[in-house]
Amino acid sequence: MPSASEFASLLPVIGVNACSQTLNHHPFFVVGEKYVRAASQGAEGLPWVIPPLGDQLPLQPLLQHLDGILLTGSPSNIQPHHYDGEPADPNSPQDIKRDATNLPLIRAAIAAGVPLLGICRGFQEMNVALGGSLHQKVHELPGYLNHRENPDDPILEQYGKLSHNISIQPGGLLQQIWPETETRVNSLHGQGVNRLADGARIEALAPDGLIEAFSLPAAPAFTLAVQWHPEWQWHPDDKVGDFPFYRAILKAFGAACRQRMQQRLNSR
Ligand SMILES: N[C@@H](CCC(=O)NCCCC(=O)O)C(=O)O
Repeated sequence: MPSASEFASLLPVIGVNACSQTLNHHPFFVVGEKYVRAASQGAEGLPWVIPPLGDQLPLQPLLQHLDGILLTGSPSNIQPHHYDGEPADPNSPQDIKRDATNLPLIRAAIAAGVPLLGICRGFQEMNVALGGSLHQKVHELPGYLNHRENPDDPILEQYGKLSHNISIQPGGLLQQIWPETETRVNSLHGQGVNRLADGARIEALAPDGLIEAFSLPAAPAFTLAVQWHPEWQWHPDDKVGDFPFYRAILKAFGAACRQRMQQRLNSR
């Protein structure tokens, strides 16, 4: 078993899932740099990119090496058949390989006690993986805000804008991380939670009542899903923005990953 000083020199291994894309007619696996940096520098872990290999990905051997998983955002949408949804808009971007990988990965990770932080599409995947459902076009629903980014805005504005308030629900994990009753977040999503998965606890709500964050209190490890993008400009030295709320989320996730690492190494 490593000594305390040896632990201090170790880094928790944090999985960051990739998406599948076709580039120059060839299939690729791709992952956004900001997610890898959020895992590496924000959560202070050793990033491990998880390829969307579907049922070819050996989940249990993988989970034995992981101390946490950061589930990334993506412009693609989860196929509605995974949650009894209406057929998708044929123009809606999909990632079948990612769906086939992440949904079983989420269930296996929770059962194995691997901490999870789901971001945007990752948030939606956690809800669907556990039996929840999604609104496919929130902006078309009466009474709901348009939660999408303005594609005409520059990227720094799309992600740097604090688009709407969230009310942080009292007594939950998110309020432990950020002891406030409300704050503001960026918003870059067209889909959202319709039916929340059984056993999930609402952690934050948008002004229109849309669920913006949830946790799984009964899960053996830290499990937080957020609809916004805390991987954006969380770093205090970022020249353009500095979002301490986002930083607090990444640090809390990182602490849970380090705790898992200690448990994993102690059990060897
Ligand atoms: N497609 C879903 C999820 C939206 C999402 O994850 N946006 C971020 C995409 C780019 C990035 O990774 O930052 C929806 O529209 O709700």
